Amino acid sequence: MQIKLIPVAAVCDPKALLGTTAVVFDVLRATSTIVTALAAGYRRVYPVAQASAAVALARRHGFVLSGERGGEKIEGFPHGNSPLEFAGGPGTGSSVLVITTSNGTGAIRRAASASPVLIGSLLNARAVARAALEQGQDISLVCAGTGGLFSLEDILGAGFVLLEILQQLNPGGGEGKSPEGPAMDDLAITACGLARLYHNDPLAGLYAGQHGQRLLKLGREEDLRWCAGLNRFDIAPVFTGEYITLVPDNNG
Ligand SMILES: O=C(O)[C@H](CS(=O)(=O)O)OP(=O)(O)O
Ligand SMILES: [Mg+2]
Repeated sequence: MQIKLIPVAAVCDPKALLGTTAVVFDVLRATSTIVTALAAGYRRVYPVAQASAAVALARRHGFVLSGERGGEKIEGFPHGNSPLEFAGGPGTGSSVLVITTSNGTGAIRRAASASPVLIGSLLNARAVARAALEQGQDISLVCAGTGGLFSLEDILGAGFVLLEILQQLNPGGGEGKSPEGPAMDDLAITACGLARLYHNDPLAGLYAGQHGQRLLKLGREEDLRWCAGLNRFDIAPVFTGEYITLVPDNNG
């Protein structure tokens, strides 16, 4: 098995993902928010790249609308991109969420040439590692990045999933000692090193990056604390090419 890490989804050639299982990371904050919403009871999440398309989709079906640009809620939208807005579940309203964000929602769509496409974060690192291994094929760790650039928190998320993969492949032994261990590219090896560095304090890892610092300045410390909750949820969401869900179906 080969594992490669794609550091910035926006410049990824979709052909590079063919025949692989993709795990997409936008730890701050899109994939953490999507994982939180599904764990809290939302049935589906539609990731939409353009804000106008998100508005149209939500209006047409009465879905819940959320969106962010530049770290702030989009004007006129009822919800932004904070996981804490969705941690309480859908309540009595629609259980379908439409979300558009600066980086993450486009990254998920860009990974659609892989099959399956899983949604990763620190919150579900163990579960998504297990689900990726179950596919029995090469794995692409697709990091959203921020504004077309490498973003530390996404590499950290990929690193935590990699540590789980190594542990699940070789539960009794040291990492990398299994003769059947995966072949990792240099970026994947680097991500493992970063995750080991912050293993006892994932929040410090989120504080370390530029985007984490930016969100702190925007008053989003509680979001960072939430997103640092390693293995809080035992779920592995799947992007069907249209929406993200825990249970793919054909029932509209
Ligand atoms: O909501 C976020 O944290 C970011 C916003 S930005 O990078 O500050 O523009 O969006 P995401 O798509 O979740 O990276
Ligand atoms: Mg991000």
